Amino acid sequence: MSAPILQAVNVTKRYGKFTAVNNITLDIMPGTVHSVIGPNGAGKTTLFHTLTGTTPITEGSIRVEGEEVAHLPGYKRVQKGLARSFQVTSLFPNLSVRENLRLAAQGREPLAALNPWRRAEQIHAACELGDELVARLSLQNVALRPSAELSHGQQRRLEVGMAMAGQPKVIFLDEPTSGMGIDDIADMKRLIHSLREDYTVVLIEHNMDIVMDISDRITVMQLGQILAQGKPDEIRNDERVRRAYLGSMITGGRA
Ligand SMILES: Nc1ncnc2c1ncn2[C@@H]1O[C@H](COP(=O)(O)OP(=O)(O)OP(=O)(O)O)[C@@H](O)[C@H]1O
Repeated sequence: MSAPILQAVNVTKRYGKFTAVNNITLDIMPGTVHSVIGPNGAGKTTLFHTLTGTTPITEGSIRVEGEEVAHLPGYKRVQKGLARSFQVTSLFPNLSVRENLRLAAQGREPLAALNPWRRAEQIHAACELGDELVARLSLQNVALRPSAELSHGQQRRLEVGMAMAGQPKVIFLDEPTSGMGIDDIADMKRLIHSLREDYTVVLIEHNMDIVMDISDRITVMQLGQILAQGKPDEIRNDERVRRAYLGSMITGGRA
């Protein structure tokens, strides 16, 4: 069995006297979609912030491939292979889809960009990767359009592509389908499911159909703690989880 790519060990995050994340221990395995679910205020986003380095932890340890990163700020964790998909606001609205992706791919090696001898080669590689991603995101029809002109669903796929362009090991997605219509949700679901061929995905998602269909493993949080962990079927049939969600949300009428 392979080793975890990302580990949280006894991670606690306090805001003053309030404990938002309470002694969480979690293994994220490579090549999986690992979802974090739980009622509002359970601590999911705070856990994401602590893993990606947006927020320092109060106690505990965070390891990427066994290496301690808890003391590193967010940008240094990006260099270790952790990438967060940012919101629509992080897109360059006047640049085309293709240019957005090429720029994100170039940002992968900022120092190499300063080396005049490497520049042409590097730009060529970034262009190739950008074009590959346009196809993978199913954005060929709008590749030359400014990103501001895309639909909401297309923009959200492009955000995921911007994270992919950095060729990270782990991609964090925080509610990637929020505000989407049914067709866009289906496209995003396919995209996330396909990501695990090349990356590891950590996903916060409120849409239980998506979570149950594409997750390899699910962590359920409640009141800052882990309530249950397991495969989708195990979570769906877990009595504690049913109670936490008042029965209906997890089962989605299927059980
Ligand atoms: N900067 C902060 N200062 C104080 N309390 C905070 C801060 N950030 C989050 N919290 C509190 O921590 C708790 C967990 O919040 P968090 O946003 O992590 O939950 P969540 O599970 O992501 O919820 P949702 O599904 O509604 O987004 C909440 O009670 C929230 O009010």
